Amino acid sequence: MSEKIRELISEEKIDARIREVAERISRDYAGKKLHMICVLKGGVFFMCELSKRITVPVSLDFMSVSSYGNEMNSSGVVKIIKDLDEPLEGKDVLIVEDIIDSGRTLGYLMDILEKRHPASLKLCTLLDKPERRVVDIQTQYCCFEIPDQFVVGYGLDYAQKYRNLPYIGVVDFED
Ligand SMILES: O=P(O)(O)OC[C@H]1O[C@H](OP(=O)(O)OP(=O)(O)O)[C@H](O)[C@@H]1O
Ligand code: HPA
Ligand SMILES: [Mg+2]
Repeated sequence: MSEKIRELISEEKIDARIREVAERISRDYAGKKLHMICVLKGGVFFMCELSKRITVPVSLDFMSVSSYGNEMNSSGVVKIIKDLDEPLEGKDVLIVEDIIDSGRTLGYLMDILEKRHPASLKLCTLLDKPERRVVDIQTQYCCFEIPDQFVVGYGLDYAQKYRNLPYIGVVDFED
């Protein structure tokens, strides 16, 4: 089986929307410092573009978790592959994700991170697929809601491919 990628959200639309969300975040955190946590690997492109457009002082940290492996459905078991370098205590923390699908990854992550006593803990996602939700997740900042389709690009992969596409595309499978 081979696959074709069909554009769903263009690079220009993503760029414009990230600017809007970054402006909102900059207003909401005015007078504060923001500690941004990127959920690797998928969140890395979004983290870079978003953080460049935020105007309050920012620090960055990275955490790597995996639940999908090379599959199209979450295994339900979330594994920490790399933990944060810095403690969260007293910090205003913003988690940056590429997509919320079942919600299992963030459900697990938010539980762990809340126990580290940040001053505040919020979530910013590039994409949200609400139809697929299994675990309830409160999102403060979301760029795009999408239908129940498997997407790639802008950090998102299918079997580790297509992360570097500058747009979001839907995977169509062909024989
Ligand atoms: O809401 P969920 O159903 O849990 O799915 C969302 C998560 O799945 C993907 O990560 P993945 O585990 O594939 O690792 P990756 O970011 O390294 O691709 C994606 O980047 C999210 O982190
Ligand atoms: O639609 C998706 N695409 C890529 N990775 C994902 N992880 C959860 N949902 C997706
Ligand atoms: Mg991920």
